[in-house]
Amino acid sequence: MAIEIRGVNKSFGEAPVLRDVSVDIASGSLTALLGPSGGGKSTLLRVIAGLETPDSGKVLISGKDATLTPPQRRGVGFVFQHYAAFKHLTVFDNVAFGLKIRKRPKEEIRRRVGELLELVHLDQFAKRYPAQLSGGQRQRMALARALAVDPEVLLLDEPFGALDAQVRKELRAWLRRLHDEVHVTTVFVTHDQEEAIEVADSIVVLADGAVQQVGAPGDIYDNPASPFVMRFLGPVTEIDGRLLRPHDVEVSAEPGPGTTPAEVTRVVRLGFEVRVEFRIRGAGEEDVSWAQMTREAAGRLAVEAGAEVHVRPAVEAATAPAS
Ligand SMILES: Nc1ncnc2c1ncn2[C@@H]1O[C@H](COP(=O)(O)OP(=O)(O)OP(=O)(O)O)[C@@H](O)[C@H]1O
Repeated sequence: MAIEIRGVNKSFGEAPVLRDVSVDIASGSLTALLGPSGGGKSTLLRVIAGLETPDSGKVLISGKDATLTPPQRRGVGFVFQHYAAFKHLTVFDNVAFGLKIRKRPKEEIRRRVGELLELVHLDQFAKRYPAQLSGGQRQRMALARALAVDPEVLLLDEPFGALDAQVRKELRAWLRRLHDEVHVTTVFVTHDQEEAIEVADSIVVLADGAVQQVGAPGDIYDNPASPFVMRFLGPVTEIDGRLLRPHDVEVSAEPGPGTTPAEVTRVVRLGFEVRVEFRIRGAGEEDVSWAQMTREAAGRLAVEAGAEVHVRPAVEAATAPAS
């Protein structure tokens, strides 16, 4: 189910929270709404769900104007960061809930819930109660419950936000695999750029209530539309007033075309990665830039703190003005 958001504006009181937001979400895609806290991500997701009505603009679902359609008639499944499970119902009955209120036949419910629990790897836990599950298992149950009624669109608001880093990582990979199996159009909110890059087909960067850039993860990372997007998507450093990715900084012992002399201030070895920190000649004490390189490249360069080096952006490097 494709989703089109057309010129949506939304304010709470005087404060504009969404400003002329237009986004196309392709049918069957896995899209991340990425941006800093307060940027309007949850509000946009709630507008898609029908839990908020825009002040102006439209939401089209599958080409039809759904702006005023109530949430229960939009065919959306919703999962929140803190999923409110029914504590007194088993995992099976939690997942079956939506089917039961739709009065589906018992046999169909048994089969469908069985399939879903298998899909989210909870088939062993059907008889447990939510309190007997880990946080990650509870979120998987929430996803199974949202999928039970065959939504055409799945909306996830920081679904793994409350979990610890290791479990988050596992669930990311799992969400990607699940999506590859089920192909339901999915939109998830995250403020974590690594999560968006790793999981999504398409990223919508939202800040200050406005769309900053839309594209495939690699595209946005390599061709950021603004210094803001560049900084938000990954590490940046500065050479001669330009921002660039630290892995796009070339460091050599000898001067060459377009190089700038610099002094190495520190070399940090982080296993496979080595960070070479340097100060451009003539720059202030605090103005330290850095290059990221492999252990092999650092070995060939063989420099330590105090050495003079010559730096320049790699030929293919994406750069943006620093201010
Ligand atoms: N119901 C509401 N009433 C008043 N203000 C609201 C309401 N919902 C959201 N806001 C405000 O709208 C702005 C955007 O909120 P929103 O939750 O959409 O941002 P977000 O990007 O999802 O942020 P976060 O990552 O912190 O959840 C915030 O300043 C928030 O305080």
